[in-house]
Amino acid sequence: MTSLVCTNRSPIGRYNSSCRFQEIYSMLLRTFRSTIPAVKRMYSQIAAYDKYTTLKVTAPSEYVCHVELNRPDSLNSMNKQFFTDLRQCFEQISSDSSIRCVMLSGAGRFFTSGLDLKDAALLTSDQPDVGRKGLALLRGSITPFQESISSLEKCSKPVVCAIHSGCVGGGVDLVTAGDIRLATSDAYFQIKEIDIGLAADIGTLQRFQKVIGNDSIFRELAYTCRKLFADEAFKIGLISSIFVNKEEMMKFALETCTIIASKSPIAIQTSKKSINYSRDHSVKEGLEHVAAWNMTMLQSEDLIKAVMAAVNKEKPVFSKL
Ligand SMILES: CCC/C=C/C=C/C(=O)SCCNC(=O)CCNC(=O)[C@H](O)C(C)(C)COP(=O)(O)OP(=O)(O)OC[C@H]1O[C@@H](n2cnc3c(N)ncnc32)[C@H](O)[C@@H]1OP(=O)(O)O
Repeated sequence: MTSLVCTNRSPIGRYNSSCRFQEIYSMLLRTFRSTIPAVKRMYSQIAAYDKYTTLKVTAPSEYVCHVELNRPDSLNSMNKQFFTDLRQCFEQISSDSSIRCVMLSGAGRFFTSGLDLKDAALLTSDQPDVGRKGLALLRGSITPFQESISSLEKCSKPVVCAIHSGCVGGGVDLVTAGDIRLATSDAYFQIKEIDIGLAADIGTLQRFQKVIGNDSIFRELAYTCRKLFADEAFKIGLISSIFVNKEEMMKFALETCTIIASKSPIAIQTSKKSINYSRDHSVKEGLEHVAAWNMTMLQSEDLIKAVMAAVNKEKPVFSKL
């Protein structure tokens, strides 16, 4: 049996190579043993997200989850399954205590080409009567698709959208329901619904104008369906940063998510709730809302930990939420 105790020192006091090997081996073993529970934890939890066939969900760092739109062959177009997956996935993330921030991106050469124009099940109904047809559409597509997109906004964790190449139609609905938008310099956004003969009905017409705060540009983009390129998207406030390529953008997105994930989950989640509420209410109502929340949240251990860490110039560690 090989002894792990090294006794064969050379005459000049240095370990010989087999001894060095044993030391390195033991060190690696120790590191591996201490890391493996964290890694196992991270990946076993993410395995619960394997069921989503149109999304790929991974854990790039502690408390950060990466959701990738994953139908690259059709440029991540949105079929019925996608809308179901998206909603269930974000509802799961919202109550998953191992996740504090979400990074959203698209696999392949395009972020998303919007509604799947080849999915016949999307906007059709076999009902003969117009009233029944209408209600079937409402119940089977419009309402569930609205709820699917809104699941990003309702998700208790911030969602950082990293957009490359093109973001068309339903893609604009999707990213305007997120918290932060980043884009590559070649990216464009297109409110394309009118071009396919419909009024956008799953979020763009409600959120876009609130994001950019410029009603005239918003209406121009919606009525003309013209492409809005990254530089202009930055100028009008749709995105907060532009990157030379996807790799750089993903690096920044992960850094941003990691910073968010290191902060008090109580403070982050209450802030998201308050920001969303305040967007749709008066200042007075917003203040009342956050006051009601903070009556409880100010009593959290997170506040004491964060204050103590700031005073002692240490990094606070917050328990799961
Ligand atoms: C209640 C409903 C609420 C939702 C409403 C949402 C509405 C919308 O999203 S409106 C916008 C709909 N989308 C479009 O109009 C875009 C259609 N696609 C394109 O114009 C082009 O594909 C695009 C400019 C995005 C990219 O062109 P490119 O030449 O670079 O690629 P393609 O060869 O066209 O595409 C590659 C393969 O992907 C398929 N594909 C692309 N987009 C869609 C789509 N939206 N739906 C289904 N399939 C799509 C395309 O057919 C190619 O497939 P294949 O020929 O099999 O290789």
